[in-house]
Amino acid sequence: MDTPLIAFIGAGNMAASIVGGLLESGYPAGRIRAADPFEQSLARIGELGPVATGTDNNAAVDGADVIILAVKPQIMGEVCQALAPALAGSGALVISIAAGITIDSLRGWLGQATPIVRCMPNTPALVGCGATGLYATDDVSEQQRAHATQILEAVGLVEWVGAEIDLDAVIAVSGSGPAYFFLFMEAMIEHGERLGLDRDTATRLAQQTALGAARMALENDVDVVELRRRVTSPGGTTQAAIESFEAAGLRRIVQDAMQAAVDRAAEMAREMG
Ligand SMILES: NC(=O)C1=CN([C@@H]2O[C@H](COP(=O)(O)OP(=O)(O)OC[C@H]3O[C@@H](n4cnc5c(N)ncnc54)[C@H](OP(=O)(O)O)[C@@H]3O)[C@@H](O)[C@H]2O)C=CC1
Ligand SMILES: O=C(O)[C@@H]1CCC=N1
Repeated sequence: MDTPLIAFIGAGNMAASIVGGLLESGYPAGRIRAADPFEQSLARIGELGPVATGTDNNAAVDGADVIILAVKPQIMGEVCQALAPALAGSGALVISIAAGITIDSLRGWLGQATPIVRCMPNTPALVGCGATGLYATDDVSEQQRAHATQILEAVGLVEWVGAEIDLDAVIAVSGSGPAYFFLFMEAMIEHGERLGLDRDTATRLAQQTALGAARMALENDVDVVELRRRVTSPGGTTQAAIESFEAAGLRRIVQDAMQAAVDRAAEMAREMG
C-alpha cells in the first residue's frame, strides 16, 4: 500500500487523535500536514511527531492526495469555499469528519466533481481503538476508498455503510459514544467516593472495569446479554443493581439520548448545509 500525502484542515481534538494514531501505527510523519489558525493546536500536533504544521490551509492542501476536513461544522462552509480554488481539478480525495454536514453541502462548496468520503470517527483513535463509519459516493475511486480505509484503519475499526443517512446512526453509537461511557464512569467514580473509596482508588477500579468489560465483549464469542447474565448471581448484588437500572428506565434513557444525537445531526445539516 502506498502512503498518500495527507493534509488535515483543522488541528483540534479529533485531528490530533487521528494524527496520534497514525504516527503510533508507523505512518510516516513526513506524509502528514496539519493547518490551523490556532498556534496552540499546531503545537500540540507537533508534539505528537514531526508533522508539517502551518496556518495556511491552501499551502497545506497543495499537492496533497487526501484532505481531511476536521474543523467544526459551523465553519465548514466558509473553510471549504476558501479551499475550493486550490482543490479544483486536483483530483484529491476530500474526507470530511464533520457531524451533520452532508455530501450535497460539501459538493456545493467545493465543486460537484470533488471526490468525497464522509466519515464519523471517534476520539479513541488516539489510542488506536477508534471506531469509524465511512460512506463514499460512486465517483470515489477504489484506490481512494482504499486510502480512506488505510488512514482510518491505522487508528482502529473501520465500517463502510451503504447509505449516507446511516452515518447519523454511527454518530449516535460510536461518534458520540465515548462520552456516554465517560459519563457512566464519572457517575461510578463519584458514587464510589461517596461510598467511602478515595477518588484515585475509585477511578482505577472504574477504569479497569470498563477495560475488562470491553475486552470480554470483544474477545469472547458470547453476546453481551449472556456476559451480563454471568456476572449476575441470582438474588445477588448485581441483580439488585440491574433491577434498579431497569426500574429507572435505563434502556429508554439510552434510546432517547441516541435519538437526540441523531436529531441534532439532522438539525445541524439543515442549519449549516
Ligand atoms: N470530538 C469528537 O469526538 C468528534 C468530532 N468530530 C468532528 O470533528 C470535527 C472537529 O471537531 P473537534 O476536533 O472536536 O473540534 P476542535 O474545535 O477541537 O477542532 C477544530 C479545529 O479547527 C480550527 N479551526 C478554526 N477555524 C479554522 C480554519 N479556518 N482553518 C483551519 N482550522 C480552523 C480550530 O481552531 P480554533 O480553536 O482557534 O477555532 C480548532 O483547532 C467537527 O466537525 C466534529 O463534528 C467527529 C467525530 C468525533
Ligand atoms: O459532539 C459532536 O458534535 C461531535 C461529533 C461526534 C462526537 N463529537
